Amino acid sequence: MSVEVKICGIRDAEALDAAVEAGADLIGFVFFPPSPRAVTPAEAGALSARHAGGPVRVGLFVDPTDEQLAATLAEAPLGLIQLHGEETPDRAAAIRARFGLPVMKALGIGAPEDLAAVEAFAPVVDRFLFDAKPPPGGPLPGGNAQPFEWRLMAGHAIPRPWLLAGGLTPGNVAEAIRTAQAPGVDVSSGVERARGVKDPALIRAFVSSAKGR
Ligand SMILES: O=C(O)c1ccccc1NCC(=O)[C@H](O)[C@H](O)COP(=O)(O)O
Repeated sequence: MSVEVKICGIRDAEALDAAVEAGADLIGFVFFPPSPRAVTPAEAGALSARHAGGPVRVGLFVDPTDEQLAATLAEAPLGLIQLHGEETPDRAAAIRARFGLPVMKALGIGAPEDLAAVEAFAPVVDRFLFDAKPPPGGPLPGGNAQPFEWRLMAGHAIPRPWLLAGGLTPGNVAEAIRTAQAPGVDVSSGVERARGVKDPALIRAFVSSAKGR
């Protein structure tokens, strides 16, 4: 089966078009204002309208309130909510129930024991995203171009579809997929020409390498 690819932090039409045309399966919009990749709900809604019925639109949130989620969904149709903060299993379950959308929980992995959280979240989320832990005191909980030890994922039976993230690039993604035995991948920094600025050529190269084309 083809590896799923998510291109995260899309902010402009050129990058979105490149991702869709290259065959990305999921597109991420960052709704976290401190991020250089942040978009407003209206901007995400306008971008989304370019490719009706295209890839799954993922809204990335960090410890969102119900008010933020409701206001975002009013302007930007989303197919999946990504939770990239300190959300608990109870909070993930409440968001899933209240907004009626599938939820993907991001977990930072730095050691084998970090995978223990999967058990608590699995009953209440639809997907996982495994990322590097953010640098201590850094401004962003994700999107830091930091890889983690891919071999920590190998051989684990994760009971939900999952994406590998953290420091992936067109040059390393094929090896990362093999080493982690990942069914899907997610990228942000590795397809940027400058922080927060996506590069269509890198997006095409990434999707192509990930999907083994
Ligand atoms: O990308 C951001 O700016 C961001 C901000 C706050 C929370 C999460 C964020 N990104 C999460 C993602 O899904 C990234 O694609 C993932 O962390 C991988 O990023 P990178 O290592 O830059 O490819």
